[in-house]
Amino acid sequence: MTSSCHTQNSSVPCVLSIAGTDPTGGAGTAADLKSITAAGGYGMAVVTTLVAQNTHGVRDVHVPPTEFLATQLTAVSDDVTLDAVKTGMLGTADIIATVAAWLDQNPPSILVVDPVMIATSGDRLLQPEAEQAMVAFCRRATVVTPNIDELAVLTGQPRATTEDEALDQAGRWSAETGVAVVVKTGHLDGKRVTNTWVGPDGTRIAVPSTRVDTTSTHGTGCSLSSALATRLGRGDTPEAALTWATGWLHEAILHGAALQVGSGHGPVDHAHRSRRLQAAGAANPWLAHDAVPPVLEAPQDLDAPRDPDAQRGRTLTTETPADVVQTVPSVAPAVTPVGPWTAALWEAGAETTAAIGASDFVQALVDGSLSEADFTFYLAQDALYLNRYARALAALAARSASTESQQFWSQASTGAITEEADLHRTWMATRPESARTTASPVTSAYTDFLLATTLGEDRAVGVAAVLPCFWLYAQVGGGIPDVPADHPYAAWLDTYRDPAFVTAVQGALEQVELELAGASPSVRAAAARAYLIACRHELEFFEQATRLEPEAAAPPQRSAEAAPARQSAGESSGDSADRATADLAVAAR
Ligand SMILES: Nc1ncnc2c1ncn2[C@@H]1O[C@H](COP(=O)(O)OP(=O)(O)O)[C@@H](O)[C@H]1O
Ligand SMILES: Cc1ncc(COP(=O)(O)OP(=O)(O)O)c(N)n1
Repeated sequence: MTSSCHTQNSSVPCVLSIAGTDPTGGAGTAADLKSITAAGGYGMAVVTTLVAQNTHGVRDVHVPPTEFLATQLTAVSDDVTLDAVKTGMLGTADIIATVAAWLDQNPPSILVVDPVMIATSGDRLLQPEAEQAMVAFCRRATVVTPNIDELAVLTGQPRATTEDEALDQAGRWSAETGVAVVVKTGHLDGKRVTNTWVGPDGTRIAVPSTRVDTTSTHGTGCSLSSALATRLGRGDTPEAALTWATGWLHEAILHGAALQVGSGHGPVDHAHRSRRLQAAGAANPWLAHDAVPPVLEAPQDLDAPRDPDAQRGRTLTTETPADVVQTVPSVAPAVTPVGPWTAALWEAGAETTAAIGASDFVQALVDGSLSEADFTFYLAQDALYLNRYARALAALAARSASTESQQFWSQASTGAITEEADLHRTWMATRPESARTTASPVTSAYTDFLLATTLGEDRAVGVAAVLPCFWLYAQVGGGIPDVPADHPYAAWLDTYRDPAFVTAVQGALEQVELELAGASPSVRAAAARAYLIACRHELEFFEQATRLEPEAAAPPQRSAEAAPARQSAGESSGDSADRATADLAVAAR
């Protein structure tokens, strides 16, 4: 009698990894458990082989008796209902036969097979005489995740040298076996790495990502297949599951080197996403109460050395991931300050400005690898933001002390609404669902802050609060030397590099310089605080698309009775896997 390993209706799928070990934690069961956890599952592991390895390669492999493997497997299945199973290193024909026999008795609704054969280090992880047993084993899967070399063995074809060749090989094999294939181009050259779900009916779902120039790729295949199994086990469609797994792994690879684990091919940072989200959810105030002195008599007071606590208060909160804080160099302004007060503001906000430039979102926007879905979300929020920003600028126009200031803020307000209309006319018009979006918590917090400040605080405070939107966008736009014509977001980037926009930024800087020069010392301090808070709102605004969770999938369907019912008398596990594949193929369409 099996029972669920979690509460009823929980959307936490129970996922079993059947794989070898890596004592340095980058590959095998260790990587699988970290990936399953990161993907939102409850991870379990049955060990096939004990591998003495590190980031330089494999030293030795110990294979425990297969009787013990069988005992481990039944210990799990006698007690726990599984939502997905992932297999990794199986090592020998005997192990493959033992796992296959267990699967016959306990067919899972999702079986992801990573046909591990040879590690990137060149070490063999599957005995040569077991290759054909692995090829046959793959036919049981819902989906297999071979690298380019493993795909060649699987299909009996020469190693593919292009993505198209690999897709053709996978397509033919999938049509013949009824098993889906994820074609991974990590082992090919090219600026992009694409994972493509190839279904038996010819379905192709391509999920591209930018190739990261790093040696921290140990265990990427294990991690991708475990995350995929978890998202499928959770009820995601193949497209949603592969998109999530690819995006999450990309972030993990990007930040793997910062872990500094080992001196060879290091592991990926499986937990980077969860640490980033944890930092984003921290309730710490963004500024310490003494980050800005209570009065600013002169511009240098803003930059004067303060006690260490106050200095800490100006960092991006102590919970910000260490590698974000440590790798931000101070940046030269793309639009130079127009006087001592704006120069002091730039210095005071330098850390946040640098963090914006270094953020994964802005980097992906600038290099063009940002997914269309994330850009569309960002743009829809930007349109909502601009509508309210225009009102804040109009409030400043209404409160202006001179005709020149009134003209400047009125024109800026009109410009913001025109920009919003342009966004709707172009990108969003072809994506009607984005026009139905409402303001996110981040967008609302920012615009509420701007409206409250421009309407309710001293005018100088309001003027300082609206400055980052001008200045920091010019910074992002001006940070790119050239935008190639085929860049997917060229139109957006060009807007913020446009000389007319740079002139508007200079106008805003002049207004801030004027207001701060004429304000009282305590109002100047409040203005500096407002500027720094608005800089932080800008960072949050950019980053918010990287915190989007796809819509929750249906909780996995399972019950104590469900497991045996999956294999009725006489039904082969192959049939069961075919049905699961067919279900997935339907979901993919
Ligand atoms: N340098 C890289 N940059 C970005 N993504 C990568 C990189 N290397 C691997 N990946 C990701 O890891 C996945 C698995 O890597 P790959 O090297 O193709 O397989 P394996 O680890 O099984 O040999 C790829 O499909 C891709 O999503
Ligand atoms: C125990 C164990 N299983 C699998 C691998 C290979 O890992 P993989 O994810 O295919 O990535 P590389 O390390 O080969 O890049 C392993 N090393 N150990």
